[in-house]
Amino acid sequence: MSKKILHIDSNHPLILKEFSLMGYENTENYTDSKEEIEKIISDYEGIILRSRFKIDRSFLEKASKLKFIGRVGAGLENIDCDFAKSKGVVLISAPEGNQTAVGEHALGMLLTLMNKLNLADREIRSGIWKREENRGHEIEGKTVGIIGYGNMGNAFAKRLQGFDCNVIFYDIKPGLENQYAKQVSLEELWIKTDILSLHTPQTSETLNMINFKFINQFKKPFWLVNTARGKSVNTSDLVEALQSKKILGAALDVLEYEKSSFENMFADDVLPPPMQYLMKAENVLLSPHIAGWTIESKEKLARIIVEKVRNIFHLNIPSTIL
Ligand SMILES: O=C(O)[C@H](O)COP(=O)(O)O
Repeated sequence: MSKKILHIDSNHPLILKEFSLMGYENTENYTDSKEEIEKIISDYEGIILRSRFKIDRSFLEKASKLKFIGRVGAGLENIDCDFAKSKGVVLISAPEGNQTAVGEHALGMLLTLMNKLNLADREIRSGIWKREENRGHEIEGKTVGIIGYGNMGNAFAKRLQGFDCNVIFYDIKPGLENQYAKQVSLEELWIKTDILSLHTPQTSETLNMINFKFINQFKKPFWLVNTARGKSVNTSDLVEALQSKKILGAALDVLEYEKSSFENMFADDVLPPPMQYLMKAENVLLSPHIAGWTIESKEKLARIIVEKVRNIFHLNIPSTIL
């Protein structure tokens, strides 16, 4: 009898092809109804998903045959990982699959922000030709401070080689220093940073991390890049720091309030005031949570999930990473 996998999000087609070559029976169900998925999950050994649904305790209690969860992406905040592990369910994610995309996107946003390219482009299209006002800043000679030095932080630091800047990072885990960046204390990061880039997962420690108190620890005004998680930044405090020029500009791929929170996020009466400010501010660059979403990463993510399932369940090679 073939093993059954339930796919609840659409991914690169190779994922279906490769799993069926391994002898799995694939079911695709991309419904918006979590209840519908909960009703059928007890039939499946594997579930393949992204971040749409919360895989919480009550969901996992219904998943009586579940052996693995394949998260086609990096973040695991939608999954009750501790409970899954206690049930013997193997968690498989693929941060290696979108680290290049995130590293390149963070760098692209930083260069765009520091050189005011988004603003200059908008101006030219409306017939405005400003040169002096659109003088940019260089990365050369600046100190880039990274918080979170996993796959994404590393990918960003690697891409900064060649810019002749100083790259430092803070991470709660010791011993992560490598050829791309120097590990420092938070205090040293606060003193030296000119450009702050966040690469932390969403956890209770990183929730609301960039708030008024934290921002005021920095000794110099700085640019902020966030391609990690929106809820790590307190939007009201960010707005205040932008207004007081403590933060020189912000490039945000992720927002505290993302589209999923609103019927129509472009209507002013729906958005909270700090978000309305960000939407209009000239020194703010926004993208819709696409840092990890390239054509290439879509394929890499799918391939990595398949490889990990093959290693763990078919070749008995223990997985070193989730
Ligand atoms: O965690 C990730 O990999 C990214 O945030 C993208 O996740 P998504 O594809 O589930 O939106």
